[in-house]
Amino acid sequence: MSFEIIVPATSANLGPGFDSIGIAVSRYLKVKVEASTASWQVEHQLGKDVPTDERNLIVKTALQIAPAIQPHHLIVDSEIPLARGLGSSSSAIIAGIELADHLAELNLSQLEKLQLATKIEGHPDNVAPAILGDLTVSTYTADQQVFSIKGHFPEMALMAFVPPTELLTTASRSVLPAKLNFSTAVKASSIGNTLVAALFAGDLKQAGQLMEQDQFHEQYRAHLVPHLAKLRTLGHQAGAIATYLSGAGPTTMTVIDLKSCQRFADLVAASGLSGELLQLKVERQGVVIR
Ligand SMILES: Nc1ncnc2c1ncn2[C@@H]1O[C@H](COP(=O)(O)OP(=O)(O)OP(=O)(O)O)[C@@H](O)[C@H]1O
Ligand SMILES: N[C@@H](CCO)C(=O)O
Repeated sequence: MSFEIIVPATSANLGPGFDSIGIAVSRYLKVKVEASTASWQVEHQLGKDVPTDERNLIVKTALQIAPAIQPHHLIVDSEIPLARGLGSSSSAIIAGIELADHLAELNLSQLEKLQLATKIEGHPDNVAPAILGDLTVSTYTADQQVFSIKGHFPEMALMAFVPPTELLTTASRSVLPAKLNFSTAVKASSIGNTLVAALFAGDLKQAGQLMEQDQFHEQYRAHLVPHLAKLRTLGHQAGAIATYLSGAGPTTMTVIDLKSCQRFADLVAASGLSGELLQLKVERQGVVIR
């Protein structure tokens, strides 16, 4: 009996919410699970570097959780660009967990799925909104407990600027400092804490100002994503509330009123920056099986 798994893309960090805050957005990974086969067959248009057999991240994840499941023919349709900071690998991991859960009839709870996904990914800021939907604020404690709170992100347009070049999460994390001094850590976390409070209070103005005051990662990654500063300036010119580095990049995300999207798009087009501008919105629900 075939079924389909639909997982939203996600945008993580929102500036100072590094490895903690994330939102689900309106692009999707869809996995149609067709007939059982002698060996795993993964049909996709993601390019030659993404495997079509049991090495594919979706299947690898499923077999990690339920090694005895029968191989199937999977038809993957993804509109989430790879290695661009929109949670493509997280979406694949979650699709794998759902595949294992369904085929092995594990009846995993949402928290069990979140624990499994976070353990595989290493941080909850993409997998939590992909599972729960909307805005999530999460932490992954030293004893590998995941805590995640779902909130309502304000009704705004999200303009994702997607450069043509990949930036692997591993490469983007390799330039981050191993430690921060105490006073910097206190300042950086207070900005993140206040951002969360502003988001939950619906105070868009202060939330936007705080999204642009990250002290954990953006400054260290600036040389990898030189377009971030330019897009932030263009966002201000168009009346956006904030522009931040989406996940590990290179995509940037501009939070803006729907009525100002065209103005922003015109400024980006005139800037000569090369990349695709996607107009997205928050996806209020997480992964769906149908
Ligand atoms: N839909 C997918 N199906 C199978 N494998 C995937 C998929 N998306 C990502 N991957 C695997 O994850 C690798 C990229 O992981 P990485 O975290 O660097 O990028 P990403 O997850 O696409 O970007 P980000 O997490 O920053 O949004 C790809 O090279 C591929 O092996
Ligand atoms: N918080 C992670 C997100 C990765 O998608 C990072 O910035 O490296």
